[in-house]
Amino acid sequence: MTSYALTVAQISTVIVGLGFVFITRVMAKKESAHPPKVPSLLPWFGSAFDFASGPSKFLALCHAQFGPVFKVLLGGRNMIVVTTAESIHNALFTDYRVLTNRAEHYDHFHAVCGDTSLYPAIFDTFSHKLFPILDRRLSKRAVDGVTTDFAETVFQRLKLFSGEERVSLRRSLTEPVYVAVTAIFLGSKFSPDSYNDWLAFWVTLPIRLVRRPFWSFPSTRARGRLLQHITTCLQAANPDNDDDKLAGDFSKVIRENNIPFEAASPAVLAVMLALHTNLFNNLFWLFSWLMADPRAFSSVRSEIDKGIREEFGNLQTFIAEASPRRLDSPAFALLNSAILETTRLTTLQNGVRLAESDFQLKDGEGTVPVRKGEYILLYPRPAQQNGASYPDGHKFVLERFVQSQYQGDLTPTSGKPYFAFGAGKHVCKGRFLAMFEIKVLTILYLSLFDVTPVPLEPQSSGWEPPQPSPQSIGTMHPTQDVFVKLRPRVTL
Ligand code: HEM
Repeated sequence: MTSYALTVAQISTVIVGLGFVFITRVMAKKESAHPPKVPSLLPWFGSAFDFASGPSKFLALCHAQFGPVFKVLLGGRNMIVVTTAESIHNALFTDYRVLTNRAEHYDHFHAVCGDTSLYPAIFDTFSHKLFPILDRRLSKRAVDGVTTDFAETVFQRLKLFSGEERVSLRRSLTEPVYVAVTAIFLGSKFSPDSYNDWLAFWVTLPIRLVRRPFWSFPSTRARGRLLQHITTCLQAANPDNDDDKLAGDFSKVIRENNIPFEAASPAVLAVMLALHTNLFNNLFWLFSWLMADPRAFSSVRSEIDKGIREEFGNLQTFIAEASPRRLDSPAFALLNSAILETTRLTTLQNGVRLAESDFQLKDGEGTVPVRKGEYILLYPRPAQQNGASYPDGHKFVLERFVQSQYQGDLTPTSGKPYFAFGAGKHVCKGRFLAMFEIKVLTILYLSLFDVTPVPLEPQSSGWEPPQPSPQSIGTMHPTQDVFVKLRPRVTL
């Protein structure tokens, strides 16, 4: 009897035990099934090598295989990749104390200077004291106040390329803008000669960001000279001097917080990355796609010629009076659409957030469980090219963002999946400045020159833009430069 009772007890225990294992397994499976996890054999590294060798290709493959939300291990970080408009929007508007962008800024800082020991103090000063200055000075209302000499400087630099048989498209687009806009940030001591160092440093950025260990020695030396130059500019900047504009404000905050200028300069270089990187890539692709489509090219140029005539009278007045407010006009609606369309297509990934506590991220009817310590990678490319929102979503369609009634340069994107400038608390601080920079450069370039691409090899059919680099991160980088012939249209 006792042995019979024991057997029943033992069997019951085994059944309960098996039931428990079964339930916990099912629950664990349920938990890990959403979001699905990208398998990898390597502990800690996970898929880091695949990601580093081609971030966009890797994410596109995972998206096709695992769907709109998936989890991937990248060098010790558990990343939840979100791709739908709703999940990206909800992540961007989640309380910034729950989802912080601290890790992203850290990555940029690390890409600029490997030594991150001073990072926490610098991060707090930059994000709580310097970014609010950018918010204020570059807001839609105030940005006119920092751009007074911008068009004149761009014009003077562009003139230097006139009549050349074979000009680098990248240099002719970005050098004038680099000089004009960096002067706003670094003030009266800024030297235009720093462009070559900037370029040498900038081309290594994608591999620095994915922490590939070997980058070229010239780029490291260029970075050293840039940091030295930034330090000199900040030390000399005077908030009471009109020419020092933002540099004066920056310098004052850095002094007040007892940060040595040498220690602050890498963080300022990181802000310069935000200032130039996406802008330069967008300028390059805007011109490449316009040159590949002669109809689009001549429509934009006709609008520019007419806009200058009707809004400013002539090019000289445009150069003297162009301001963000005046260029946000229906007279340049097609150019505005071309810029928005370019930013829509060039966006790859735009932002990483770190979860400071467990929470549920809403996505459609369901939610994505996010644990403290996990990261969210925002990958809006699939949503920004989705045919349901954007017919022919992979193509450059010049008129896509022309509205029947013009309501302001960024409004045509509202209500559509469009995150090219981010959103929420960390929305791009330079978005109004960026729109103005691209407009001024394009208006002047197309007013001053007839532009003809010079093919590297004789081609039988029409001209094709280069391929985007597989290493691109953030926005599409080109694999190679393009060369153009610039014939003056007006007497310079
Ligand atoms: C076409 C040009 C540009 C594009 C496409 C672009 C895009 C973006 C995006 C997507 C973000 C948000 C990243 C995130 O959510 O983590 C961002 C942030 C930022 N952008 Fe831009 N940007 C451009 C130009 C500029 C310019 C001209 C400035 C000049 C100051 C600038 C300054 C910043 C800063 C400081 C942030 C960080 C904001 C924060 O963390 O709170 N950007 N940008």
